[in-house]
Amino acid sequence: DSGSAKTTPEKDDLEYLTPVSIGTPPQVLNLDFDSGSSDLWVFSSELPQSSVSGQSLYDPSKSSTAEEVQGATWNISYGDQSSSNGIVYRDVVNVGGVEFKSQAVEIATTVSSQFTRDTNNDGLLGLAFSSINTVQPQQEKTFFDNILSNLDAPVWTADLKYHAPGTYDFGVIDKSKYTGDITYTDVDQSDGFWMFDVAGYGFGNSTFKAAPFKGIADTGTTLAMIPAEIAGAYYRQVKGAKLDSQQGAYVFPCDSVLPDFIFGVGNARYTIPGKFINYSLLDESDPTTCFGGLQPDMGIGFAILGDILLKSTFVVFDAGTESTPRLGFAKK
Ligand SMILES: CC[C@H](C)[C@H](NC(=O)[C@H](C)NC(=O)[C@@H](CCSC)NC[C@@H](N)Cc1ccccc1)C(=O)O
Repeated sequence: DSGSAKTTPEKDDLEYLTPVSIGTPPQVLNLDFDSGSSDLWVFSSELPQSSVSGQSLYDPSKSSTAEEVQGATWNISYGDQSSSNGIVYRDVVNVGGVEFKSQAVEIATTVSSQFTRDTNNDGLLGLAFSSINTVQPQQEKTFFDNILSNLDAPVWTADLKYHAPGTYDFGVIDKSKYTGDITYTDVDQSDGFWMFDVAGYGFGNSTFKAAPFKGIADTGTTLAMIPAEIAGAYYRQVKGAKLDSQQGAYVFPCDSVLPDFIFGVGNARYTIPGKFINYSLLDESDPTTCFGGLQPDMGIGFAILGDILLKSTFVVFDAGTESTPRLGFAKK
């Protein structure tokens, strides 16, 4: 079994949304595939109308294959202080042609305001490790874990693009989507994330520094949150850049030329083009001040390598067979 689903960026590549069919007859919702969490949850008919602003809703009562998981609940919080919770159904879920007949579909009865405001995002499809799924009393598996034994290869891949649609593939590594070799690196799944060692970094006219740091590959995070001293050194190369204390983030004049950022995986080196790092306006009302795609991590002990970094490469999330899970990176 293998499949491919097109994923489309919201404005400024804030998130990438992918159509997912749930139930019988299929109800199609656009979900944020998130390798930084492990719950598949959706906006639902059980939400108060005040929490919904244009999102598509999954209604289990309209699906002949939906079955409630009696007594099961879920409750998740995210790094940006957003959250959601609710109850659990099992139903048929189809992503890009790959189907699992009894996937736990966590329906929201409460969502925080960030999700209500995110009008095109109908929910999340978690692709981190099932060990951090929040369903109680009986933890549920991610879609990837459920389909793994049926896949031609134990992998899913992310080909995210700058201001353009890309694809998430399951069970296949599509050679047409990358160039050169894939460099693999071991994953430490003990926190439930796709955590790996970044071998080092470089930018502008400074040479590559082999100063390794840990990070998680997080398709559900927009920016790349890197160690504060590295972010500081990078923005010192940008005339007029400053740390906006209110935002806790680096901003700079929109006409700044931003250096490319090089990161290492093993012996390989990958480039995030400076134009990706000139992320967006800080505020629609001020066309002169822009917001950086590289920002300091919140000192949680590891970097969060989100879409700004991931979209510059082709990424293989490999569950491994007998070996440990690993991440593969390739140029494209
Ligand atoms: C505050 C909560 C902390 C961060 C922690 N939660 C997590 O780590 C959760 C699973 N993952 C996340 O909060 C982050 C990774 C943070 S590293 C600790 N990834 C998922 C996030 N991008 C999903 C998202 C997508 C769109 C809008 C908002 C949020 C916990 O439950 O303890």
